[in-house]
Parts: sequence; structure tokens; C-alpha cells
Amino acid sequence: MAANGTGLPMARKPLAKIVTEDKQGNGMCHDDSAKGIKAQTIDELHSLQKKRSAPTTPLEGNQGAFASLPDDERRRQQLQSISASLASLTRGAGPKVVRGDPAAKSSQAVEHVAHRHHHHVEAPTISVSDDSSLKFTHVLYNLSPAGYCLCTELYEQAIKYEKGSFITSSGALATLSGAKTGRSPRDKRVVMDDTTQNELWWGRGSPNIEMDEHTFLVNRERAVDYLNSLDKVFVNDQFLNWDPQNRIKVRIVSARAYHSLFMHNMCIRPTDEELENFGTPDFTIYNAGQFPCNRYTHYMTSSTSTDLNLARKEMVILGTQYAGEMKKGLFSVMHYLMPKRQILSLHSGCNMGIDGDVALFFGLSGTGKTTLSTDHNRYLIGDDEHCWSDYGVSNIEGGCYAKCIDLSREKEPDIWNAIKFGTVLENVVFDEHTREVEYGDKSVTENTRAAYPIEYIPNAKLPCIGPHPKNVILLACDAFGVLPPVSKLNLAQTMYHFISGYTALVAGTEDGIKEPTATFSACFGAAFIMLHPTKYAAMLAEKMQKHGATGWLVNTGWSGGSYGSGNRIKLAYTRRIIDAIHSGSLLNATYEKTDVFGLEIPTEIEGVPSEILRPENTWGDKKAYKNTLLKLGGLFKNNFETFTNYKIGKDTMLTQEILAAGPNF
Ligand SMILES: Nc1ncnc2c1ncn2[C@@H]1O[C@H](COP(=O)(O)OP(=O)(O)O)[C@@H](O)[C@H]1O
Ligand SMILES: C=C(OP(=O)(O)O)C(=O)O
Ligand SMILES: [Ca+2]
Ligand SMILES: [Mn+2]
Repeated sequence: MAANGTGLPMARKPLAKIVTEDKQGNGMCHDDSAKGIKAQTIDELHSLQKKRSAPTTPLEGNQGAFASLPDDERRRQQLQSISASLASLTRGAGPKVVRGDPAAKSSQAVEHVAHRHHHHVEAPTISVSDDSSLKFTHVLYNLSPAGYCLCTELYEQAIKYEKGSFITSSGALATLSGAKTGRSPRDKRVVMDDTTQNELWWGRGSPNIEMDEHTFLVNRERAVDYLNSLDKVFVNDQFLNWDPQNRIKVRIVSARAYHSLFMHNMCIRPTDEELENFGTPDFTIYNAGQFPCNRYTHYMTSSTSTDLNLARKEMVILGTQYAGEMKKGLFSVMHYLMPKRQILSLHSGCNMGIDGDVALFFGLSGTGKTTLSTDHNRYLIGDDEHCWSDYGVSNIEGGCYAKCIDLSREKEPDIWNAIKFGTVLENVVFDEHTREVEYGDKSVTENTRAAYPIEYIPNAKLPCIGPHPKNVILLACDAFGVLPPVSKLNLAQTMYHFISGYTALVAGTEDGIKEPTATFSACFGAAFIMLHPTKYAAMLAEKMQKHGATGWLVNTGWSGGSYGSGNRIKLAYTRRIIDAIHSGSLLNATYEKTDVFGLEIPTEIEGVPSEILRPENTWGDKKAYKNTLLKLGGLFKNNFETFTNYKIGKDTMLTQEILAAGPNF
């Protein structure tokens, strides 16, 4: 404290002004402070810390380029469109929508400006009978422009408001998805109306469990009311499908920064200009996942419901925060929309060699689509969802969603390195102090995941499109250990295995050794297909035939015995097998045929021990091998019975051939 030198209480007379001369270099009282801050209060000071930027505070009246009327009008329309999305259908009008975080002082300033200039969107002044229409809903809309990292603001939102959000040592955002750590296919509902009743696949084996329009609206209202009860929601306006002719505009309304960042990473990110001109979305998701559905509602069998309404172009999510529901919900929509345009939607990964040879990787969850399409020697087109049109392939998404249980830097370096700032890391366990992720830890779930923009993979092919596929690789993780590591398929076999969609997983690993369970999922994605499987199969057959693609069956599962006695085939070997497919060398190898499944297996592959190519060789107990093989063959036969009455494609020839292409014994 500066003394006044009088010894009297300082209040008595004004303090003498102390003059400090800044005599440089004389060692005396050098004042190097800056001029002095403009803030009057701590809050104001803090408000200065964060530089206001145009996109999050777009409503200011008269500054620079943003003042021009067309832009202004566009923004007003954007807010109007968001308000319309959030409208209760029964009460007619949408909420008053304001951009920005209600907790941030700057956004209150925006709100004031909005008031003065009537830039917020207000519900038409009908008589107000509910509290939610009296309040503002703050919208965090594609938070920052696409040019720079939106992640920062979403990180902050997550860390501030969402318990369980942390930054890991590599910079990823660790989150928890709550009670649900995987999809809930039994809780999927699809509105059955006059159109969908005839168009969609219903009944046994189908993933589409019916619901009526009224019940959908009940759930929609529940979700919308929940979202409107919050003081802020997140809105992502993004695209699906890199094929510009068949691009779909999607809007995701959600309550969690985690969900918004997830979809930011997973969908195609619009440029600033595309966002400004976004207009009305083609499809909207209402994600009220923190809030359950009402179990007294008709058709509900649990507190979780994911509801698709194709006529309304809407999806409602209640009672699950697993982010994969959003991406896979939209995938279902694509499985409806694309075939109408003669485009085949595929649950597959996709990559391309330097010579332009494209490979598709079909397979159920955990069979290796993401792992094997992410190949350091090839361009990544996408890891999970694609379209095959008359012009070639296109990725539906803008990001990847990798499993990361037991992830290793050595075996999967590209995925490892993609887990950095901006990546959403779901349900992983990390060291409290070092924040190093323990990828081997299954305490939360075995289905730990990383969602990152595709550009995080160094050799991503941008835009994510490519020519017609040369190889169609069907992946199966055969925990029975009887399918060969690789077999070459003829067209009928490819169709047979595509329609079967086999994999075998081992349930409940923590309870000790369990029998593998066979899973058959038509088109390697029955959970997402909307039409009868034979529709997709016929399209695949036609395209493969037309473009001369070769089919392959690759077992990424067990060798030397079933789960418990054998081991999972080394990823390094599977990669050599895939290399040989890509290079074309496997096409010209010497083949021999297997019993029961009648598969053509190569005798040699560079970098792979020859004895593992024939499963029989690797089993100590040959009798057990034969029994297991017959058992699996039987499971295939049983499963395929559902399809024996269906015609595939235009000629019955193919149907007959496909039926004959299964196991024979
Ligand atoms: N031989 C193998 N081939 C492919 N993946 C393997 C193999 N052995 C182990 N894995 C592991 O299996 C998992 C495959 O998962 P992923 O590629 O995410 O599947 P998908 O994308 O089909 O759901 C990864 O964790 C990978 O490390
Ligand atoms: C996200 C999913 O896909 P996959 O496991 O095939 O990557 C899922 O099935 O929930
Ligand atoms: Ca998938
Ligand atoms: Mn995957």
C-alpha cells in the first residue's frame, strides 16, 4: 500500500498522487504495466477474455459485413427454422429462439440486441398458455464457422455442464453415454402408414418394429417439451453423402454438447457458405436421450425409444444417450431414400489404392470394417456407411467411429493418432492424474468408442468418393474358428453370404468361457435396412456383375479352435491377406475347395503361414473341428430358410444359384 507519509488515517484527506517516473535503465520503479483494462467489474473482465466472434453473436445491428440485409434476413430465417423445428405441434408455435449460451454475458448482450432489433424469433402472439413459450430457448447452432475448430466451444460446454467430461492426455474429450453404451435395436420403432406398410420390410427378422403416427407424435411432443424446458439446446445443420447429387441435409437438435460434437465429427461439415444457405433440413433428429419415454405409451416396451417417421422426416430419441443411435438412425433413413434413386446403401468400410482400385469391407459390428479400411498404404474413403451409384462409391458420413477396446499404437497407428483434440472418446477409462487412457479397461463397457472427423486420418480421400469397387470383402468374426481366414467367392456365394450376414460373437466374456453365439444379420446390417434384404442383394449382384467386382470372405475371428481353445487370427496376418486381395495377387493364386461350405481357399499368401489357411490344419482335435463345422453349417441353413421363398433379382436363375451356394452336407 502506498503511504502518504503523514501517519494519519488515509481517509482523512485525499491521497497524494504518487508520481513514478519511468526512467529506463536507472533501476527505479519501472512500471511495465499496460494502459489499464476497460472493464468495470470482474464479470466484464471475464467477458473480455473471450473474443466475440461473428458466428456466435450474429445478431449485432450495424457492424461490418454482417450488417447487410440479405445476411441478416438469412439469419432471421435460420432462427425461424430452428424455432419451427422446436415447435410443439399441438400448441402451434415454436419457442422464442436466441443464439448463444445463456450463461455467457455476451449472449445476454446478444439477447438485448435481439430484442431491440427483433432478431430473435418469437412465437406468433397467440394466447400464451404454457410457460415454455414465455422463455427463450438459447441455441448453440453449429457453434463456430466450419473454418476453425468448433470443438473448443463444445469442449467447454461439455466440461462445464456434463458430468463425466474430461480431456485425456492426447486431447480427446472423454465422455460417458450413461446407462446405454450400445444401440438398443429392440427399442427401435418405425411409423407404419399406408406408404410404409407396403414399402418397408416388416415382420419376422425385420428391424422395423411398428408404431402408429399418433404414438410417434406423443413421443415427439415428449422430446420437444423436454428440449424446450432446457435453457439451451444444440443444433447441428450438416450433410450426409459426399455425392453432391444425392446429398441430404440433416438437422440434429440435442441437449448435450457431447452429442453435438459427436455429430459434428460424424456428419459432413458444411462450409460457412453452405451453412448460411442451409434452408430447410431434409431430415431432423430430436435427441432427448436423457429423458425417458413414457412406458404407459402404446408400443413402448422399455424406457428407451428411437422412433423413425419417414413421412414427417423426423427421428425422436428418448431414454438413451448412446450417440451411435443418431448416426445409425440416419443410416436407416439412407437405406430408405437411396434405393428409391437406384443407389445401393452399404454397411461397409471403403478404401482405395494409389491406382484407384476400390474395396468395400462389409461386416457386422466388431468384424474389422473400421480397422481394415484404415490402412496406411491406401486412401480411406470411409469406415462404415457408403452408397454405390452408377458413378461409383461415396461415403455417407464425414467421420469415423472406431472401437477402441484394446487399441494399440503399434497395430492401429492411424486410429491411435486420430484420438486427439476434437475426438469424442466414449466410455473409456483413464488414469485420474496422467489422463492416459487405459484402452484395455472394460469397466464401463467393452464397446468403447472414438468418433473423429475423417480428416484426422492422414490419408483420407477428400472428397470421400471413388470409382466402382473392384473387391467386395465380406468380414466375419467367426468365434467357432472353422471358417477359413480367406476364401474367394463366386457371385452366388457372395450373395449367399451377403444375405446371411454372419458373424459370431462371444457373449459375457467376463463370466468365464462361453459358447460363441452365431449372429445372422441380413446384408451385414439388418438393424438398419428398411426394405426387404433381397432388394439390396439384387442391387449388389447387379452392380458387382456389371463392374466385374470379386467377392471374398475373410474370417477375422478364431483359428486353431473355437473361442476358449483357439486364438483370434493375428491382425497382421489379416492385413497381409487383405494386401493380397488389393494387389490382385490372390486372384491368381492356387485354390482348393473346402468341405461343407464349398469355399475356395488359397494355398499360399505372402506373409501368412500357409498352414493357417486351411482351418482343419490348425485344430488339434479333428473330430471337434468337423462337428463344429457341421454345427455352423446347420446354423447357416436354418437361418437361410427365411429367404428360400424369395426371388432375388429379375431372373430366377440367380435365386436358384444363391440357394445352392450355401453349405452342402
Ligand atoms: N484379425 C483381425 N482383423 C480385424 N480386426 C481385428 C483382428 N484381430 C483383432 N481385431 C480387433 O477387432 C476390432 C474390429 O473392430 P472394428 O474395426 O471397429 O469393427 P467394425 O468397424 O466392423 O465394427 C478392433 O478392435 C481390432 O483391433
Ligand atoms: C456404431 C455401430 O457400428 P459398428 O460397430 O459397425 O462400427 C453400432 O453398431 O452401434
Ligand atoms: Ca457399423
Ligand atoms: Mn466401425
